[in-house]
Amino acid sequence: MTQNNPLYIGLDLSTQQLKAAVINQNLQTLDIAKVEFEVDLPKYKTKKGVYQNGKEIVAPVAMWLDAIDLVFERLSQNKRVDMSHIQGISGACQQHGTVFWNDKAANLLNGLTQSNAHKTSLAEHLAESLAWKLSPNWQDHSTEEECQLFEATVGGKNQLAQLTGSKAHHRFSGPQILKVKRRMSTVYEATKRISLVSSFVASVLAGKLLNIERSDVCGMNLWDINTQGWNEDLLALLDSSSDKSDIKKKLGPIEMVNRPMASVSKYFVNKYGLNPDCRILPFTGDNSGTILSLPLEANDVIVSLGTSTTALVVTENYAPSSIYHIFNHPIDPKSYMGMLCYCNGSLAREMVRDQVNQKFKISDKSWDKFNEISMNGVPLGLSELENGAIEYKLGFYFPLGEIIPSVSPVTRRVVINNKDNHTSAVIENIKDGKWQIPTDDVVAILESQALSIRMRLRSMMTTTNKLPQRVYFVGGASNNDVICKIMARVLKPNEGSYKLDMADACVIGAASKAVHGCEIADTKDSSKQPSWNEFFKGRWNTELQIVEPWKSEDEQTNITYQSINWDNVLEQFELAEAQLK
Ligand SMILES: Nc1ncnc2c1ncn2[C@@H]1O[C@H](COP(=O)(O)OP(=O)(O)O)[C@@H](O)[C@H]1O
Ligand SMILES: O=C(CO)[C@@H](O)[C@H](O)COP(=O)(O)O
Repeated sequence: MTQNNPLYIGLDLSTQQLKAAVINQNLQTLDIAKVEFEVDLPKYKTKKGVYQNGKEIVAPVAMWLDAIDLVFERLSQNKRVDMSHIQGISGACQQHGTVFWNDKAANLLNGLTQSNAHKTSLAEHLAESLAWKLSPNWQDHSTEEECQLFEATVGGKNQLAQLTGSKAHHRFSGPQILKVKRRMSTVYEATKRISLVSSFVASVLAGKLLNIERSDVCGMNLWDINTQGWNEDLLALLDSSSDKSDIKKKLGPIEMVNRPMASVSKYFVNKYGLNPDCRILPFTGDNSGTILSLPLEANDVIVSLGTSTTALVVTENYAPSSIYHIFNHPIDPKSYMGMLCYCNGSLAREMVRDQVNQKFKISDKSWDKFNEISMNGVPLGLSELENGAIEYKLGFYFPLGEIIPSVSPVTRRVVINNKDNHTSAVIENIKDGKWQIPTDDVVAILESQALSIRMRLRSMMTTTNKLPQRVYFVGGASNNDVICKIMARVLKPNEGSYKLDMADACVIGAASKAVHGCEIADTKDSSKQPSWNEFFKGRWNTELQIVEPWKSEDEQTNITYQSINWDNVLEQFELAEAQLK
């Protein structure tokens, strides 16, 4: 397809919302539309996009279908772009979640390619296509038994990490699928095909079942990254037959190249004015999409402050460990994505914000008071006692069970009393008086989230001081300069922390993936096809596209931060964290 003004869509279906961005070939954003599940689709009665029942956390699949309709309706009603110029669509979706299709799914999806399909909604049309109306969410913690089976099968967590890039995690698709097989056998028996959230959205757009993609498959604990194939021993947990044909059919083949997989279905052509030649490219995970939003160098770190907090690096070195994740890079076959993922990110910060607002009788959800307290707060709540000892505060705020460290819901406040900065500190649980709740929690939550990242990033950095070269903040909470600033002071105390001058990195990464995939397909001479790094040349201007708004630091705070013995603080942080259950 040739177009004078080719445009591309990126979609980001994350925990709390679906976003769509339209960009041009130069990666300039022309329009963004959003659907917030709790607000825009109240009939599903989700809280922050999910249903929670103890350790089980799920989302309704029909809500996502309604969100897809609504986001396209909003884009087409905005009239900021000509929808018929859209040449390619890719996406990046919350990771690990699975959609269980039944034997009617292929036909019902195919029905979307009929010219009259648009007369109904996606949710109505596909209502009978699901073996289970819910999808496990990445915040779920209910698969402890299944995780143990996964690790035992290959000889332990380190072995599983060596093979699949991660130790067993509650949220990973393999343990979640095994849970469905063991505890919901009727659903499993009715399941013909299993999509990840990413391949589910791609399939709906194409009107046919599309494959899981090379990076998102690494969030399943089933894919052997060394051989780039399914691990037969792990598949055997799901299918005891000698050829594992049932589970292999359910999972389908894996899409290893970023190239068009199908054309958009007639449903979107007739209803929203898309061009029938518009191509659907492989959809990836939201973190994998985020690393596609800018050119990254070794030791650059993206800190994504979405519902989850993640720290992301790109490396050519496959050095798996049970303390972090390694995924295939979504485009570059020579690279990998390293990741830390925290469950208690934005929602834990919102909890502290709400407690602060309640104390100060502020009825709305404003961040103003939280920000004011952060700005006036003393780093680490440091104070010098009369006997020369130094006291400082560390807090752990996990209203949901945490991934790193793997603990049940807990809030813990500790004061470190550190004579002469010596490591033999006394760690006390907080008693009344030393800790002002909730005001002292404000700096403590931001610093402790950043300390945990700094501590764990060390094993992924190759710089001599084990600090990142640059830190880029992205995701919802990166709109808040104060949050970025406090976290930046811990992660990169001198300089070199930035935020992207773009609304939503993940959705832009997804849209950029669409541009790249279409260009590769349209460049017949393979020697002229741009590698992922070459792709950014001429389309990315660091001076313009990243900003460092927190540079003008108050001098006194700066001095305090730089004089902190961080190794000592990290040591105490690690000790305090190890005491969490
Ligand atoms: N100005 C702000 N200050 C602090 N947090 C914010 C601000 N704006 C958005 N957020 C946080 O961003 C989160 C949503 O992040 P986002 O990346 O959009 O979500 P998702 O993970 O669903 O993609 C919200 O839960 C909210 O707490
Ligand atoms: O579980 C992970 C990554 O392993 C999460 O990062 C999810 O992918 C959800 O992301 P957001 O909704 O926070 O973007």
